[in-house]
Amino acid sequence: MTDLDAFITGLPKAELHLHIEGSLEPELMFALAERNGVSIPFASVEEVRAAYDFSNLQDFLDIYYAGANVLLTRQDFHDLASAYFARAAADGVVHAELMFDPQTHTDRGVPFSEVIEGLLCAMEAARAEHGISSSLILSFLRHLSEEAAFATLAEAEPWLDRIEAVGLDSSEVGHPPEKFARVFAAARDKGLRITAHAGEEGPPEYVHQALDLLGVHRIDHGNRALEDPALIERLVREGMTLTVCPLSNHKLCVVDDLADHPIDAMLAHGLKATVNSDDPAYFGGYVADNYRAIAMARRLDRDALATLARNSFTGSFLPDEIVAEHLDRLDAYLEAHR
Ligand SMILES: Nc1ncnc2[nH]cnc12
Ligand SMILES: [Zn+2]
Repeated sequence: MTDLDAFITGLPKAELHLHIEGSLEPELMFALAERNGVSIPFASVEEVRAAYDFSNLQDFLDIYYAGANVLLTRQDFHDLASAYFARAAADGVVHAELMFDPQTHTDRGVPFSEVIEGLLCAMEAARAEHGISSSLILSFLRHLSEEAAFATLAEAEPWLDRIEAVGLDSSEVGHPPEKFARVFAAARDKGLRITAHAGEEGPPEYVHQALDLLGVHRIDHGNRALEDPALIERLVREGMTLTVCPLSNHKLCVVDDLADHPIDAMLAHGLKATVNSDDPAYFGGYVADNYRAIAMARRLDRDALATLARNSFTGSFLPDEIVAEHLDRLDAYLEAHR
């Protein structure tokens, strides 16, 4: 391991953009398929990995939803999240905000309770075993209707004290934030925090809508905001965190080459960019792999990496006093690794 590898691995960090369904490794997909008697359209783990060659977001989503079919019981969701937390702990993650897509499961007849209880159980264990704190972001699938999103919010009612935020994901283009303005208003009224994927494939207008119509506290991805100077200025002025996902951006052709990734341009503008893994099992790496890949591709120095880690805490949904404790520990780490 190089010095930079070790520095990145040990750097205390929060992960703010992680779809728990996207952490389903092919080995676990096969094990769950067998445990649950579900057939999957692949003969081997190698064949699954070979299928992970995407030209755009939809290409990926088709495989991601197919993979999620093996998840049926609370034990499955628990095992999925436990595997993620073990990887995250090894990558220096001390806090994780997990997105989950209930509709991917409830539409197949899996009860909401199985999904969330399995995740909550793994989250509790992660605190005890790895010292990782975590929270849940219920993400609505934007290719489905407003009515379906409202029904999902209603289903979540008994667990609202254990859900931190709502999000918006899936096929972006053609499903603008405005489609969900009323659902997000209802979620805000229930005291939930708000985030949304915007500007991954969709135009800057979708980022404007996420700010104006959804009242987001942060933006997931946000790459295409860079096409709109007034929007950049606004995001900087409002201190809006962007949860950027370098390996995802490369795999989904949001950038042609990681060497062209705008992460350092974002920081130079004063945007509060963070680095995250999105769907690590599908995009070839967990959060430290994302830091390493982008550090190499854009020649980021330790100060830039420290800024990205700092932004991960300030952009989290943690209470201010806990954020301050994380920042103190980060500063102590940086002091010890000059
Ligand atoms: N990168 C992504 N964009 C939109 N929806 C997603 N669901 C899982 N990963 C996603
Ligand atoms: Zn995402």
